[in-house]
Amino acid sequence: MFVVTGNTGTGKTSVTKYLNDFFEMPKVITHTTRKPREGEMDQVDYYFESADSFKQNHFLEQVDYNGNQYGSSKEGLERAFEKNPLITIVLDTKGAATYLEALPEDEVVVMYLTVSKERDLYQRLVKRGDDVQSINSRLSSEEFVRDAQLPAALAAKAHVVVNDDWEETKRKVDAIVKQAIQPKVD
Ligand SMILES: Nc1ncnc2c1ncn2[C@@H]1O[C@H](COP(=O)(O)OP(=O)(O)OP(=O)(O)O)[C@@H](O)[C@H]1O
Ligand SMILES: Nc1nc2c(ncn2[C@@H]2O[C@H](COP(=O)(O)O)[C@@H](O)[C@H]2O)c(=O)[nH]1
Repeated sequence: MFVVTGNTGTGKTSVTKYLNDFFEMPKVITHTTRKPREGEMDQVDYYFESADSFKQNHFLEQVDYNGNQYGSSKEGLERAFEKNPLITIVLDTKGAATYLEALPEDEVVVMYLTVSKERDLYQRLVKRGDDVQSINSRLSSEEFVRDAQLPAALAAKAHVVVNDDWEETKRKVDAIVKQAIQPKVD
């Protein structure tokens, strides 16, 4: 499982789409009570839930992020694994730490995305079409402050990918995937 984590706007969803397009890794569709952004589709980007329907799922982990609930369900994981033994999931750093702790060491690869200039994130979120109010709320949230640093729980295992230049990021991701999937020689 390729876990893609990092702060808001650092490019986690973009990297996951790349993993899907070029390595045919299905994304685990997670659940959220957040409202869809323009262009996001139910059951593709997320399972968009009400507060009540969210509770009906069988979660492996769940978090609050900037006032909304998010969670990865057993069913969501199974649907991804039905398509391919190599899968990807986008998580905040708290969720990434949970997966790293729960899964055998050789079954999980963590990529922690970051950018050199934190101020670039604002423009990236504007470019994505987020409204200014939601951007400001996100960038002043406690989750933003938390995810701006590689947490100690991930430090020993995570591949840090500085996503300043998209072409360079793709090369780094290619190298990480190839290293992870190459057969081990005893
Ligand atoms: N290297 C890059 N250079 C410039 N823009 C980028 C780069 N990588 C991604 N972006 C753009 O930045 C925006 C945010 O990217 P993305 O949605 O992948 O981030 P994210 O980490 O998934 O964010 P969130 O946690 O808020 O969902 C998108 O508009 C995306 O196209
Ligand atoms: N721990 C989990 N984190 C999740 C899950 N699904 C998404 N996320 C993370 O939440 C934030 C906000 O996402 P956004 O789509 O509103 O920008 C981001 O860090 C995601 O990676 C989940 O199931 N568990």
